[in-house]
Amino acid sequence: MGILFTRMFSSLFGNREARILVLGLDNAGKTTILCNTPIGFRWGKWSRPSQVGAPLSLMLTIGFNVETVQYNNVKFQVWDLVIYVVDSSDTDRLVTAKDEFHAILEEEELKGAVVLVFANKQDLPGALDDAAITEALELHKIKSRQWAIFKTSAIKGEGLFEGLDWLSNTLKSGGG
Ligand SMILES: Nc1nc2c(ncn2[C@@H]2O[C@H](COP(=O)(O)OP(=O)(O)OP(=O)(O)O)[C@@H](O)[C@H]2O)c(=O)[nH]1
Ligand SMILES: [Mg+2]
Repeated sequence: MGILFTRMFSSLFGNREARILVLGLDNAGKTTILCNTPIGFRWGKWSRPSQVGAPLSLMLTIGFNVETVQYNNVKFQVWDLVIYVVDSSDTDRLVTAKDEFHAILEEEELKGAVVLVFANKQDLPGALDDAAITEALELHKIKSRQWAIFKTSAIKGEGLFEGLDWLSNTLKSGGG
């Protein structure tokens, strides 16, 4: 994730800002991903409005250019994008990850959001691949919303750019 990455990223998104919510169970790799991408972000807490105190350590949000971020909190009416991070090696909690994921998508303020799933921790032995995570999360049940899944290793910085590139193209083509 050097300067080249940042430049490529900036040219993809221009100066556009998007409201991104990065969610996932605790330990999924959210912080690591955000630290390894040139997305300017602010930390915040987000609970599903309809179920405050859900078992998620969710977070965050952002603009693509940190300089332009003016928000003092993360309470928005709507979100453009949701990045859902899954620890692909944490097979014991995939059902929980799936249940939370689908509950999140029911939220009114995420209704129009494009969804990007990161099947993270691909470097760990026993990590399930993107096809297996797609099945475990029942991604094919998603209706009338654009989504994609990418294999990532946040620690190695792998797969993150590909996912963000997809997001960029999706936004440009009018999704979200
Ligand atoms: N092997 C491996 N470890 C990872 C990867 N991504 C994150 N980790 C590790 O997993 C642990 C949790 O990562 P975080 O980024 O803190 O996870 P988080 O989703 O922010 O967790 P919470 O803040 O508790 O919700 C840390 O020890 C990371 O170093 C990855 O791709 N591969
Ligand atoms: Mg974190």
